[in-house]
Amino acid sequence: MTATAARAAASIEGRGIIKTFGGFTAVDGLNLNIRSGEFVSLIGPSGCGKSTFMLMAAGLIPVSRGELLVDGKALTAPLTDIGIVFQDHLLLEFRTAMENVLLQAEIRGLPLEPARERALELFDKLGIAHAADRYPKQLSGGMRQRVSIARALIHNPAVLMMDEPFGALDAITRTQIRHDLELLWMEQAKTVVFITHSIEEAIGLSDRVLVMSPTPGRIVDEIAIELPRPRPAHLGDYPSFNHYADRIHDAFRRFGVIRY
Ligand SMILES: Nc1ncnc2c1ncn2[C@@H]1O[C@H](COP(=O)(O)OP(=O)(O)OP(=O)(O)O)[C@@H](O)[C@H]1O
Repeated sequence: MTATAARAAASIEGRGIIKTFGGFTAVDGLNLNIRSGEFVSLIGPSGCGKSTFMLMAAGLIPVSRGELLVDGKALTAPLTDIGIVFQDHLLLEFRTAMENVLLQAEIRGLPLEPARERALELFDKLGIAHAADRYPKQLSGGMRQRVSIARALIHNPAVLMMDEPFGALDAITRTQIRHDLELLWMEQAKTVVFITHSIEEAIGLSDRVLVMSPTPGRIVDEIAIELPRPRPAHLGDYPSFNHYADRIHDAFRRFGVIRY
């Protein structure tokens, strides 16, 4: 695959997905339909199977039962038209920010000059153009995550999966990086699967929030977020923000995840 051959986005459909590890059921009958170009968050208590779902949807681990379809085709191998960002930046300490991003292009056999140009463009949009030649230890946590995002997008993938990407960042950095990611997504229109524990982050970023039950994970509510974009730093400016947040809290109360 080359960067230019990548599609703009892809749909992801899960039908009755069950995942067991030995005798333990981690995910129990997940049905979902993520539209091409949609930004969808999965929110749920720790251990409910969010990361497990993401790994299955990326084709990195098999489903035990059920079916995953990407653009209507059964997923039988790791998805290559994808970028993934984890909570840990996973940058190589001995490569600069630019070299870390270009590694993805090198591994994929993409021409390096266009990749470097695209990396510079992504760095610029992510506010780290000045840091391209710095090593990870010379970057703040937020900057490292911005480099990880650039690395995930350098090959222009159809799907971006993010597993608690901002979980280790402070609240102020999180608010800004959320906005920068939203602008990038609005411009590039990729399908995004975003895993978070943050109700504010889920509502602030998503077209749709899927709320999961405690283990074994199932989807127990699905909330379409109809707020204009780009969304403000202070989401409470919108009365409907509280309505959405209440709905998520209610779901967690029903399952005893929140008890007050
Ligand atoms: N390879 C594995 N072998 C055995 N159990 C596993 C394995 N991977 C995940 N699990 C279990 O499956 C359940 C779901 O894990 P998962 O990491 O998907 O949850 P999560 O919702 O992403 O949690 P968190 O929010 O804490 O990251 C957990 O109980 C976990 O211990």
